[in-house]
Amino acid sequence: MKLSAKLIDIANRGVLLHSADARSIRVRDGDRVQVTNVGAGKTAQAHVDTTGSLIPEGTLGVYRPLNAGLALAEGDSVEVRGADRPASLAYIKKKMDGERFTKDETFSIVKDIVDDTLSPGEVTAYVAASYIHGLDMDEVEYLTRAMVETGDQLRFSTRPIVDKHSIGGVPGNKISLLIVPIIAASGLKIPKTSSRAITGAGGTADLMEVVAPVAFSADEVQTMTEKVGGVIVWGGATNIAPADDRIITHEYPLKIDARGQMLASVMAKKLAVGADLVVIDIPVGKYTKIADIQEGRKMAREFMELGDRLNMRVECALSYGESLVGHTIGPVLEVQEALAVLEGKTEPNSLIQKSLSLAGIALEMSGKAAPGQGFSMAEDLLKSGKALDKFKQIIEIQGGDAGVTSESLTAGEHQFVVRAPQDGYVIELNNRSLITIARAAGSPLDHGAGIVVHAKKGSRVEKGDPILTLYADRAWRLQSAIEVARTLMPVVVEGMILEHIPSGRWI
Ligand SMILES: O=P(O)(O)OC[C@H]1O[C@H](OP(=O)(O)O)[C@H](O)[C@@H]1O
Ligand SMILES: O=c1cc[nH]c(=O)[nH]1
Repeated sequence: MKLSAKLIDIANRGVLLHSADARSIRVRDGDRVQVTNVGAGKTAQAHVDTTGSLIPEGTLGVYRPLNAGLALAEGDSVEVRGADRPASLAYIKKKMDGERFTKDETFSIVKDIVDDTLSPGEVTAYVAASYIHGLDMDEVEYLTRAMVETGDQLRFSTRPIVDKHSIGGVPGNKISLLIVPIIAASGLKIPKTSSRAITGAGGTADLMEVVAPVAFSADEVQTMTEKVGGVIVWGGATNIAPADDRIITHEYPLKIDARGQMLASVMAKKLAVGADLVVIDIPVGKYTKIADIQEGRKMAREFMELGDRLNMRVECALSYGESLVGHTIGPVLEVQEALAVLEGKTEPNSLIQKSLSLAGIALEMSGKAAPGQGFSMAEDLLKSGKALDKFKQIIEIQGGDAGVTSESLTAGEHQFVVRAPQDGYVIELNNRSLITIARAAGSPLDHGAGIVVHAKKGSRVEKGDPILTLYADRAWRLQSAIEVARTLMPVVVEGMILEHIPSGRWI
């Protein structure tokens, strides 16, 4: 059917059809159509929304992202017809039934994700099926390679390229803000791409965005790394392993991180930037992604096996994940804490030790530091101020204000202090609940939202001492966070009665 194009400035992949036209070509809401720009001969697939009134019969509403490929002008003639279901849907169904993906099937799904041929619901089905039935190592390798091949890749002329990645899951894990400048200050190259929050309340990309833009093309990432030795950018903006961020977008609301996808997500980003040497941080703890050391070792073996298959040398560090790293959760609060350490502050110990240990492993792997000397070399780079200088260079080259200091950043103006209800020791501090509260407060999108944890697990507190301060940029967000905190009770002080159920009350 020939229709005339009406351009609609909405960032939704798809088209809008009048219901009468939809009936004529036998499509319903959510079906696919093939759209051809008759004049330019360009074709694309799109999902259909129908309307009885928003556009007249005889017109096709074309949303902005679809038109990037079709290059239509207002009123241009378009040919529209019902399109077949992509083959990827049958492969996703196979995984739902517990079967394995082949290499070609994986590539087809990843390509359809990148091309937006799959609808958000279909990508969620893919993520959920992989989460429930898992991926074996061959499937993980196919996925990793497909993610890399459907995006841009960096090619540096000098080696080695070093990289670091955390599987996340522990709140407050701002270590990349220290590790990247330390590694770059040693003279090595570290083109660090990060995700935004996946299961947490602030991923490294969300944090870095507080001090500098994080959206760059692959070419820009390469040029900036060549100039200053390192960057901290958002993988989702780069077209480096572009499927990764689209998959993560569907994991975020469910707070899941499907194991096989996690391995592929991390290693695709490393392979695509041309990393030779990779350090992986695997936080282990009751409320993290990895509950115990055995599981952590298994995960480390999987990363190392995948590294072998992809020709990258991988070393893993199982890190303490029972408690948050440092004392802060949420973009501004975390950047403040990391910057303060770069500026010379000598605590929090958990943040400094963890960052220096991981940086030390990378320095030893590269041969910059002699075996056993990595930690102290990293410490020298931090204490001498060279890491701070490097961080400022990274901020500047990414277009941020290099004059930023820990003092110049301000967290959310709305605050609420949670105090100890009695004397005692903090015997429970639930990571997952802290993340839920920080998200309720608006983190990571509201940069000023988050939590400062004054008393970590094991601390002695007296009645009335502050245990947590909740921060929010908006008053209603603070109220939500307070309500969530009341329900979840993320902190338990020894001897606290969690709830009194009086006699006669039905439970
Ligand atoms: O939200 P959760 O699941 O905790 O973790 C996600 C974070 O972990 C990784 O950190 P990095 O890039 O190694 O610093 C990811 O890139 C992301 O920033
Ligand atoms: O980058 C990351 C980190 C953790 N999990 C993922 O899926 N990707």
